[in-house]
Amino acid sequence: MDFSTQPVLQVDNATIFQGVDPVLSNVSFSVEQHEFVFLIGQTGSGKSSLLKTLYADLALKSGKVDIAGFDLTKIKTSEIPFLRRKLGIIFQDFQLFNDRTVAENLDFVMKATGWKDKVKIKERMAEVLMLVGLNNASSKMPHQLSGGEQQRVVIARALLNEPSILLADEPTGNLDPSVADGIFKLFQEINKKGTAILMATHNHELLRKYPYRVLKCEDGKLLDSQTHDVSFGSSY
Ligand SMILES: Nc1ncnc2c1ncn2[C@@H]1O[C@H](COP(=O)(O)OP(=O)(O)OP(=O)(O)O)[C@@H](O)[C@H]1O
Repeated sequence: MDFSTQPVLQVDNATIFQGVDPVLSNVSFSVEQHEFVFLIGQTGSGKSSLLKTLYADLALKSGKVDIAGFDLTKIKTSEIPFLRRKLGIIFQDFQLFNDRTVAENLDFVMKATGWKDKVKIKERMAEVLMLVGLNNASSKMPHQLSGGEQQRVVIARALLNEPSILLADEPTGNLDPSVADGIFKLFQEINKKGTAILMATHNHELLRKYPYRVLKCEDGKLLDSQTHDVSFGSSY
């Protein structure tokens, strides 16, 4: 079997819950390895809840999800760290340790995810910082970096373990438009190198400018621009 043709994410008839309340029902879609997909919808429509279910922060109680080779209906709590190693997870808030340098922030994640060889750690760190355009930032503290640079460090951190898919929840939400544009372009470069991207956004400008596939949370359902006429001209 050729695994490269398998979707990196396959959701079949899932219900997304917050506690006992269903937020989205009958959710079915898949994402291929090469795809860039926007996730949109009005505030409170379920974007974050869907992403949280995909990285097993919210339990999958109904339906089926296969992501990065993990079946979320069967995943054990002890396996969740291994799942997250195969996902890059990026939020609006940068969530760096502010009392540690960039290198120490990356080193923390690498040690926590099983990296031991000091030379390899150093090499991979340099690689991901180069990828995000921050070659000289390793000894800096987060507060010595701009918001856009901090988000680049977060992206570098998410790339450390070569994830098959990046899940990004409003990654440009806290940034000036021009800085946000640079971050978005970085996501595009990462995607072109073969990492799938599912990005929740409220940014109308991005949707107008880049005609990627759109998934839209609306009235408790998930609409897919591949199969539905998804409007994003008005409020979402
Ligand atoms: N921790 C929580 N506990 C209970 N209900 C929650 C929790 N977080 C979100 N909800 C509810 O789940 C629903 C979906 O919220 P969610 O955060 O997924 O929406 P969203 O589309 O990501 O919104 P936004 O664009 O504002 O980030 C909302 O009704 C919200 O009130």
